[in-house]
Amino acid sequence: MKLIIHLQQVSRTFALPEGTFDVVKSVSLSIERGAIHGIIGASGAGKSTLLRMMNALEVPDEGTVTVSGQKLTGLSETQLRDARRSIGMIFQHFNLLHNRTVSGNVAVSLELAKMHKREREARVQECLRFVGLEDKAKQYPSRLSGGQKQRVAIARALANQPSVLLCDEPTSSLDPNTTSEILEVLRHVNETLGVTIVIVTHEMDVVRSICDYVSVMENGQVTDTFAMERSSGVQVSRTPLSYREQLLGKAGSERV
Ligand SMILES: Nc1ncnc2c1ncn2[C@@H]1O[C@H](COP(=O)(O)OP(=O)(O)OP(=O)(O)O)[C@@H](O)[C@H]1O
Repeated sequence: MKLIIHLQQVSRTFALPEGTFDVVKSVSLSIERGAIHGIIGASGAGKSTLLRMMNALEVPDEGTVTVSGQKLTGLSETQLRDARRSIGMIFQHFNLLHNRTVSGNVAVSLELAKMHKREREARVQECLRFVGLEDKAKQYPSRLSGGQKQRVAIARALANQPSVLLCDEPTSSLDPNTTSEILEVLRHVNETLGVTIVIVTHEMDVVRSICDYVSVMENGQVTDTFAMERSSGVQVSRTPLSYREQLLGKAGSERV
């Protein structure tokens, strides 16, 4: 098994007026290269904080983060900027720049990397074609639907040809049909470009439809990690079940 991301005993504590709060508590987690790996758990479990450690948007107080063989913990700001080029990220609320067109948004990281204009324009077009939005290049984000905005965000994340795509609740603002469309795009990214995807979600259906592996987070700790069996169907529980039981359809549940 080839690992692309390795978190080793990472911890993060936030200082709050009422005292300290341990958001991530000594978590060790490995992500397999080429996989789609979900992180599921209740609100406040620490999922986003853990994900943000994978591109050093959040720096652990303790422990190490290694991505593509490079230890992110301990890098200088310049070295981090370089390392982040191979790690794309998308968010629940898309985080697009509203004063830039769709192609302007996709071009941002290429401009920062000082890519030549002609090459940049070709790359932007290629990324927009990949997500099916070539015809929206000159539009502004405010004219787009939620699903289209998330496609632009995916195109922007792909511009630098990343090896990893981090997704923080990418479908939580979208309706079920649009959610399926975006999950299809993510699957396409994974299968055709070989990009490893880590996806934080609280939606069990997201995990069921695209994840190869899933880790469960509770109170700042990863309490379970397991491989998904594809097409496990919709489950109805009679008694409270663990995430593993609900996702894999073990004892105490029935198919509908
Ligand atoms: N910079 C910060 N300062 C203080 N507290 C923070 C900070 N970032 C996150 N937290 C707190 O840490 C807890 C865990 O946050 P995190 O966003 O990682 O959880 P989550 O599992 O992703 O939950 P959600 O699904 O609600 O985003 C939350 O209670 C949040 O308020």
